[in-house]
Amino acid sequence: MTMVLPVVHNLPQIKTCKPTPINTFTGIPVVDLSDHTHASKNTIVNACKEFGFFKVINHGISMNFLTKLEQEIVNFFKLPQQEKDKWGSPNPFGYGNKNIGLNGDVGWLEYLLFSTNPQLLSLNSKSIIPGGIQESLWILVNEYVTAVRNMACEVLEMIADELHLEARDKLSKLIRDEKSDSCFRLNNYPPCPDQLQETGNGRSVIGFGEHTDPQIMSVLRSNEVSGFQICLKDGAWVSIPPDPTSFFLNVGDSLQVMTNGRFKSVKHRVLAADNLKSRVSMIYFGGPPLSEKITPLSSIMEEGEESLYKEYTWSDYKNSAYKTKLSDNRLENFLK
Ligand SMILES: C=C1C[C@]23C[C@@]1(O)CC[C@H]2[C@@]12CC[C@H](O)[C@@](C)(C(=O)O1)[C@H]2[C@@H]3C(=O)O
Ligand SMILES: O=C(O)CCC(=O)C(=O)O
Ligand SMILES: [Fe+2]
Repeated sequence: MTMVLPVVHNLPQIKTCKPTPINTFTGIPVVDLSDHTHASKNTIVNACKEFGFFKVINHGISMNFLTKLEQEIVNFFKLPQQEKDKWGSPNPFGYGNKNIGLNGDVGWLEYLLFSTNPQLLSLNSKSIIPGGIQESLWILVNEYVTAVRNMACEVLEMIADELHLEARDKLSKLIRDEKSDSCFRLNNYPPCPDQLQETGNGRSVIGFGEHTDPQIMSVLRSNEVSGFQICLKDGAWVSIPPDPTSFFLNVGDSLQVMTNGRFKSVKHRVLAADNLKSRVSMIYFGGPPLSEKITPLSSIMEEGEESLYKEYTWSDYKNSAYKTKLSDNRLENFLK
């Protein structure tokens, strides 16, 4: 007789040396966005080189608005399964449950993945008309995407100043472009039964497996439930304490290439919630137009310095990236 195991046993797990507390990292650079001094721009650039990751405070997005949006998201994920399934399976946009992408990755989460450009937010053909998903959620998501896109642009302009690029909007214009190929993701990580019953077997269930983000810059916001980790330069995985009042920004593969490897596209992952509450996160991924050539910025190249990467467009990269598994090194195919 074959025994049917609960679905969680089929999910990837990693060794975490539990029950020893997970390595919490308190050294993440913090950028005050109300401060546009040279020092602040320098903090961003150094953070992009050292970690590919930093925290943003004083960003001007009201906590009241964030709480309202989070409540709408929680309400969406509380809908009966058959209601949510109406927006799946993601291809790549729509509602997904445990399956991530199309190449066999799984995690302990459910999510909604949207395509976004400055004009249009869409989930899939069924919901291009606002009202396709609950209208209240739709309206708030649109407002949120506009706000975080502006935040990402502001940061990219501070980077351009600090790197002395020929134009302040050299990077930001790529994600402001009406053809910008950006996306937005709402993730819900319910409490994981195995994590809650953890008896010290030294393993954690994976919520979202390790990966780098393909785009230019990602902006993450979550509730107070932990689980998010980044990989430091020495290969150590560290936990980032959640902060619902702040945003976490990370460098994506495209910005790594545009800086010829100076900025690091940070490897990150999420461990399933070992909490009675779900982790709820939202991530905006700012990407360039499909036809954009992704190549090192000529003004930062030293004399005689050669590109580490082959010439390619964002469309070439995407075609290749969407055939890969989460943990694959997607830039490998484009190394010279
Ligand atoms: C396994 C995959 C999921 C992903 C597409 C891919 O084939 C490889 C990149 C993955 C990723 C990671 C960051 C973002 O969450 C995402 C939306 C993206 O742009 O690249 C996901 C893709 C996805 O979930 O479809
Ligand atoms: O949900 C999170 O906290 C992070 C998820 C993530 O890295 C992603 O969706 O690319
Ligand atoms: Fe990510």
